[in-house]
Amino acid sequence: YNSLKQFGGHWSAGWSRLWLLRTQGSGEMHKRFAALNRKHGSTARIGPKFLITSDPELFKRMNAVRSPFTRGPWYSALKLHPERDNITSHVDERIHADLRTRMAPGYSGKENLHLENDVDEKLLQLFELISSKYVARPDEGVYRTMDLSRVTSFFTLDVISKIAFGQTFGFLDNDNDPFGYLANLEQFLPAIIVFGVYTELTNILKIPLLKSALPKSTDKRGLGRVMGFARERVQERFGPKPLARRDMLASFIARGLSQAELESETLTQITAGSDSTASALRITLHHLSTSPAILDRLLTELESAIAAGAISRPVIKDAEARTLPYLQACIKEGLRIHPPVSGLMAKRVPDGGATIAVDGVPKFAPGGTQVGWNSWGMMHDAEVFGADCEVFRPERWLAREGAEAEKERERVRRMTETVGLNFGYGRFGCLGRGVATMELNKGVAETLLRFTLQPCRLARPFNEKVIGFTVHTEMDFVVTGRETAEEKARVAKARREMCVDAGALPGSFES
Ligand code: HEM
Repeated sequence: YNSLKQFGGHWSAGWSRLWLLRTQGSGEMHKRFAALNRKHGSTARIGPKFLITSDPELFKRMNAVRSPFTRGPWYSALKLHPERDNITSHVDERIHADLRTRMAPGYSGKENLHLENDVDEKLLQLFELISSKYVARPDEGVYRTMDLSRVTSFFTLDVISKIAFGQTFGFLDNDNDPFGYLANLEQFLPAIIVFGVYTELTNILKIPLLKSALPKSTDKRGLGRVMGFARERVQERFGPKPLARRDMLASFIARGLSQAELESETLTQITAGSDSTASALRITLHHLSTSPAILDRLLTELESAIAAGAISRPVIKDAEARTLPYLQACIKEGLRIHPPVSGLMAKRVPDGGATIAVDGVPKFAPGGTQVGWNSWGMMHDAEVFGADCEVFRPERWLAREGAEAEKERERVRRMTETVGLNFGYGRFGCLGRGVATMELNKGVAETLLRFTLQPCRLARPFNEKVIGFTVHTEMDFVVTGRETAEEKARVAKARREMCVDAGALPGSFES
């Protein structure tokens, strides 16, 4: 209790981890942690020997390349494989750094010649699925709705399997979860939360009976089936007639990852790379399609670029998307308004302790204290993002010219650096950041150019559970094919010609 009593926090957090467990299991940990840091300062206590921070400077300090802070025991909960650790779960700094050096080139895109084409191919397949199965045509009596949370997950899952080992899982082919993966992941995330809080429990997984309950590659469904799929793809690259393809897997093999390491890493790649990106994509699409003025401005930018020949068709190039200021503003705002990753990613204070400034007041945290990350609080900090930080407003990312231009650029630079922390930082930063931004650049622009999305229930547009990642369900939209300028003129003319007088609302003064 005494070791962290100089930090504010929940009254029970000095003695017990129950509040932390309940908060993380509540489905709204993001809001509760944000409220805690708002009330008790930028770094506050969430459990015995456990703090949480929404301070970008402390976050960068802990993750920086030469920082004495290391990964805390929290990370061992991210071991998904029954036997092997993976890049996200290794607590040993040297093993992690070595793996990272060997895996980074595979993620960089330079060694994966098919990457951008693969993303385009899967995006076009997604659009084909939407057009053939989900576009509503009420005037022809075709009423349909589409669960955006499902199709965005199918898209990112197929992208990651395609770019990782050249073969898709087939989520988009089936318009379904062929392995029961998503349902199983939703069951598995709470377990990660429990093991992250009570890290000593990870030892009980060594007991054979419990070990056998963990996902394994021989399972017919769920995470285990995905493991099995990954295992088969890895096996194809070894043996007498190995399959040759220049992709991520080939890059990892070229850097000496063993068959066993690859099996564990490919599973991690799938879990780390699919849900986070899918959640960012659907949340951004949701906010854009429910903000008419913002959508109009974005579509004007995109259509002017098409007219000027600055955007490739049928799918915008990643490099082209990066030059469109309003598209970039919308994507950054989407990542900010709803951070895709809310896991604590707790770092350990070095032996000997560290002084942490809490809103300018220095406080001492003893060695061994874990410091978790409050991504929501960090992305909703009024001091960094402005007084209206709870509002979706991409304009905040556009620096104003004029007398204050220098100050403006500095404001936007600071916000851009902070929103980038969504991907972690320094020696623990996300390796898939380039892949994720490519999917977002293309996915946001091209979806909105082709379709109009209208949420079915504005009062409760979707259900959400924030449990490290975000599980969205019932994100139902009415999708209609978007009209081109010519079609719009044709429809307007047809409407004028129809001239149907349905009469005024009965009961008015006139009647
Ligand atoms: C919007 C999408 C994404 C977000 C917000 C995101 C965020 C993160 C965060 C916060 C971390 C952990 C940082 C830490 O431990 O402190 C991380 C790690 C990682 N991410 Fe992502 N990620 C995204 C997409 C992806 C994709 C698409 C892939 C794969 C293609 C990927 C692969 C990884 C890997 C391999 C790590 C582990 C890096 C390491 O331990 O050194 N991520 N990501």
